[in-house]
Amino acid sequence: MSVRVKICGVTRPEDARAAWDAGADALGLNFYPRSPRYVEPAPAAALAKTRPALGAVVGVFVNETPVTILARVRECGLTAVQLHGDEPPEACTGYGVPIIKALRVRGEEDVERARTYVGVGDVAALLLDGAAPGYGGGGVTFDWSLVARLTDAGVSVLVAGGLTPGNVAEAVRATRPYGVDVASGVESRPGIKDVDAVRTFIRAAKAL
Ligand SMILES: O=C(O)c1ccccc1N[C@@H]1O[C@H](COP(=O)(O)O)[C@@H](O)[C@H]1O
Repeated sequence: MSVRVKICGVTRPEDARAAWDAGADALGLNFYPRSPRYVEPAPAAALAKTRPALGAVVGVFVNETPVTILARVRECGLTAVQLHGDEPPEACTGYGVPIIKALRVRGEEDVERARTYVGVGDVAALLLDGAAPGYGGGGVTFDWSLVARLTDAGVSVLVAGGLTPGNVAEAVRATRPYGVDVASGVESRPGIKDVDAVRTFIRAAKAL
């Protein structure tokens, strides 16, 4: 099966529809207020309604309260939650949907830390991101050879961080992940997707 692709930080319905049409498996809606890709709940619910029958809509949160996360899951019809902050393993449960736990990778120790989330609560996948300043969306890659350290852990891995139409095929070849995720690498400016780049990214990711 080809790799799954998540297009993250969509803010406009036309970008959402273009991403689905291009073959995206999931869209990410960003609920971190400090992100340039932040969406308010009402427009987020409208974006989520563009979801095709088999598509996933993932809410991205950074150190958010459980009450707020649960509210967004319900009012926006999220099908998964991505915890992209400093959430400990015990925080990875309780939303009634699968959880993607994101970790920023600087070196081996971060991959070892990622292992502490395997099989915990509702964690269904780990997302490995580069370690840009801030919490995410920084366009920074990490050492993809480190992904192999999770091969025996029996967990689905999403590779993210600094992916672009130009390097995603190499990332997939190098890591053989469950999926890839991109925010800044397919934009004309933060929050505004470049539809041609989205199409090229998805084609390149799924070509292998
Ligand atoms: O995109 C953001 O602004 C963002 C903010 C806070 C947490 C996560 C965020 N996005 C996630 O960051 C990674 C990598 O993004 P990029 O492709 O390097 O720009 C991606 O997984 C997004 O889901």
